[in-house]
Amino acid sequence: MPSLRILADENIPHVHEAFGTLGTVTLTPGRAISASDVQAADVLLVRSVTEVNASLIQNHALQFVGSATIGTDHVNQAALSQRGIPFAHAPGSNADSVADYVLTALLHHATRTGTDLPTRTVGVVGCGNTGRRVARRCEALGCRVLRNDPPRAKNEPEHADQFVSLDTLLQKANIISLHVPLTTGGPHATRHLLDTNVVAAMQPGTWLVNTSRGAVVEANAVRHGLRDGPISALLFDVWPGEPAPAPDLIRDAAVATPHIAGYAYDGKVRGTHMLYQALCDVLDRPATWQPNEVLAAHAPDTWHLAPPSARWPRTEAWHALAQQAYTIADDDRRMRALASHPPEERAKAFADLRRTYPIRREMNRYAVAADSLLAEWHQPVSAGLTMQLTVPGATSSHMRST
Ligand SMILES: NC(=O)c1ccc[n+]([C@@H]2O[C@H](COP(=O)([O-])OP(=O)(O)OC[C@H]3O[C@@H](n4cnc5c(N)ncnc54)[C@H](O)[C@@H]3O)[C@@H](O)[C@H]2O)c1
Ligand SMILES: O=C(O)[C@H](O)[C@H](O)COP(=O)(O)O
Repeated sequence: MPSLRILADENIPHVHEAFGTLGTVTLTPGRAISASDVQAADVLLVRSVTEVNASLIQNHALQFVGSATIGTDHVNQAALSQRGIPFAHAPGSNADSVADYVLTALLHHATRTGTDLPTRTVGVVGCGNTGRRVARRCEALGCRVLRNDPPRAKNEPEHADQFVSLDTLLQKANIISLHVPLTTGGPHATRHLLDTNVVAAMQPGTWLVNTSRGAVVEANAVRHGLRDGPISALLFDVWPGEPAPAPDLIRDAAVATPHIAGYAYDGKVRGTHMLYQALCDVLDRPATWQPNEVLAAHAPDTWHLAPPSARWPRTEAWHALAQQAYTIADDDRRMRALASHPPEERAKAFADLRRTYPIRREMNRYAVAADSLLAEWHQPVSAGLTMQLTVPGATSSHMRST
């Protein structure tokens, strides 16, 4: 079999190790991939910043397109199927990473504002791979959770009573977390789902969390909702106008990060592996590359975190624990610096923050030494933050305090 010419976004981790046995891998910045680059490729591997449309894929040799992402709004799948080009993406790959992010962002903001998180009602809009994890974790921490997902409510009548309408969610929730795909057509289109009317129907003091796509919210609606309306905090990882988000939104957000909610190393590597397996299936070749080695190289399987004092209020204690695994304040600080840049520099700085993102591990990689923990911590820590508890006395010599 002739060697494949594989063109890949330079930000797909371990692409050489995974795909090198299948062909010659060329790396390139995702935003710069052009039709003439694709002309010289048999396989195209992208991330969310490459618009895969009919003009990009004019090349008749193209045998496979893969996106190492959950979202697919950057890919014209109809154009690919018209041309008979197989497409794969990575559903669920970084869903745990996003759920870790949302819980950490909520605990961070709750701690800063002196809010006891379990007193809040969380409305989860979109309950697929990511939203359902966020919902379960918030429930485990003691929050009341309302789920909204009209496509699932319709397609899964046996579960319809688990879901509420968007109107009901808006009437009852005081935290809203968005987990929908960006779609522009059909009965459940999500582009500008949060427009002026929806924002006006929110409860006073609502925290709005967006880790889905920037265009799911209408920028002016949330801007006015924050200044003169019911929104009291924006916790934004994705932004209208990426890669150059508006400086006022960055400054006014309570948590601001550069589209990295899904960037835990485990999730990114899982994305590479899922594309590799999909290409091997298309080529009918055995999949020989396993990510275990690269995952092990970057950290011991489980890190042990010191528990904070059990006398602390619960939200602060959970926050102290969560931020030992993921210090969201560091991402927030780096992102905030972008607000003073002119648009072109801001876009470059945004891309650079993403390209050089430090290694972060999913929370399920961490264990909490239980020696001094109260029993009541067990459920929230293990189910809410997905950290394991270790047996008393068994781990104290491995304790790692960060
Ligand atoms: N910030 C990040 O780093 C990051 C990481 C991963 C995913 N994402 C984004 O999050 C999105 C969701 O991810 P996922 O893994 O949960 O996807 P998913 O496909 O598993 O779930 C999406 C859910 O949204 C529901 N939905 C669709 N339209 C809706 C509507 N109008 N109202 C309510 N629900 C609706 C679907 O029925 C589905 O259950 C992705 O499409 C992607 O754009 C962002
Ligand atoms: O859809 C996804 O999986 C995420 O939004 C993904 O983490 C985006 O990262 P990017 O592809 O832009 O590097």
